[in-house]
Amino acid sequence: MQTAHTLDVLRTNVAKLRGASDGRERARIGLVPTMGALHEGHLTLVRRALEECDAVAASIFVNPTQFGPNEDLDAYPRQLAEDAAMLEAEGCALLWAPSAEEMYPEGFVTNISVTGVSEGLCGGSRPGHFDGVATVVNKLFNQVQPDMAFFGEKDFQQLAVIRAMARDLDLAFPHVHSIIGVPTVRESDGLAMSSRNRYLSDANRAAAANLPRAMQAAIAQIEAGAQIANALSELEKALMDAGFDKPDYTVLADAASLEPLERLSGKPARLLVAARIGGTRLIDNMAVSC
Ligand SMILES: Nc1ncnc2c1ncn2[C@@H]1O[C@H](COP(=O)(O)OP(=O)(O)OP(=O)(O)O)[C@@H](O)[C@H]1O
Ligand SMILES: CC(C)(CO)[C@@H](O)C(=O)[O-]
Ligand code: BAL
Repeated sequence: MQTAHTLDVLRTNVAKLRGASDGRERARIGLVPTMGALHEGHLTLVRRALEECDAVAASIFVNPTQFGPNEDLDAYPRQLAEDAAMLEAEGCALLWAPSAEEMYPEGFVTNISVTGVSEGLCGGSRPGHFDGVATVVNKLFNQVQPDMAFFGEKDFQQLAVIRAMARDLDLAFPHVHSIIGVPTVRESDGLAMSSRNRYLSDANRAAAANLPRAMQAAIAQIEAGAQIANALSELEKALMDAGFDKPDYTVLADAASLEPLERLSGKPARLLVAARIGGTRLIDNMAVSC
C-alpha cells in the first residue's frame, strides 16, 4: 500500500493505480473516506469497495471544519500507523492522509452548504457540521476522482447530504448510484460500531447497548400501529432510565427526504436517534417497515 501525505504524491499514485489493472485500460477506483481510528465498520466499507472496484483508496483526515468549537477535535483518536497496517492487511492500495495545511492552505475561502436534508437532526444539534462534511468530501472526490465512494449508513444523514451534493453539483463520476451506502456494522450486543465508543467507561459502554434495544422496541410499537409521538416519548424515557442525557433527537423520518413523519406514509421510513451518555454523543438509525 502506498501512503500519500501531499497532493502531488496522491496524484502520482492515483495515476499509477488507474493504469495498472490486469491489462484493463482503466482501473476502477473505490474511495473510502474516514477520520481514522478504524474498526470493523470501516473495514467492511473497504471490503465492499474491493468487491465493486479494481483498487481501493482510503482517506484518513480528522477534518477540523466539521467539528464545533466545543466538540472533540483535539480528543479525537489518532493512530495512523495502526490504521495503515489494518488497511494494508485488507488489500487497500492507497492511503491518502493529508495534513490540515495540505487540505486547507492559507487563503482557503470556499464552503459547500447543502440545504434541506442537512437541516434538523445532527444538522440541528451540530451547526455547520454538514458544511464541513460536504466541503471536505467534495475535495476528496476531486482529489482522488474515484469511480465509486463508500459511506456507512450509521451516518445516515451524512450519506443523504453527500448524495444531494454529488447530484446537485454534477460531480464528474456519479450518478447517485456511485455513492454506495453500506449497512451499519454492530457489536455483538447491538451497539453500532463507532470510533467514539472508545470514549465510553465500562459502565457506560454496557448501558449504551440500551440505545439499539430501545430503538428496536420503539420500532416494534410503531409497526404494530402505536402513535408515533407516544413511541418516541417512551424511547426517550427508556434512554434516560438507562443513563443517557435527554436525547438531542428521537425522530421518525422519511428515509429519502429526512422530513419528520407523524404517521407512516407507505414510503420507507427511518428511526434516527442521537443521545449522549457520560459526555459521549452516540448516533444510530434503523429502518421502519411502512
Ligand atoms: N458501524 C459502522 N458501520 C458501517 N459504517 C460505519 C460504521 N461506523 C462508521 N462507518 C462509516 O465509516 C466512514 C468513516 O466514519 P468515521 O471515520 O467518522 O467513523 P465513526 O466510527 O463513525 O466515527 P465517529 O465516532 O467519529 O462518528 C463513514 O462513512 C461512516 O458512516
Ligand atoms: C465523511 C468524513 C470522512 C468527512 O470528514 C467523515 O464525516 C466521516 O468519517 O464520516
Ligand atoms: N462520523 C461522522 C463524523 C463526525 O461525527 O464528525
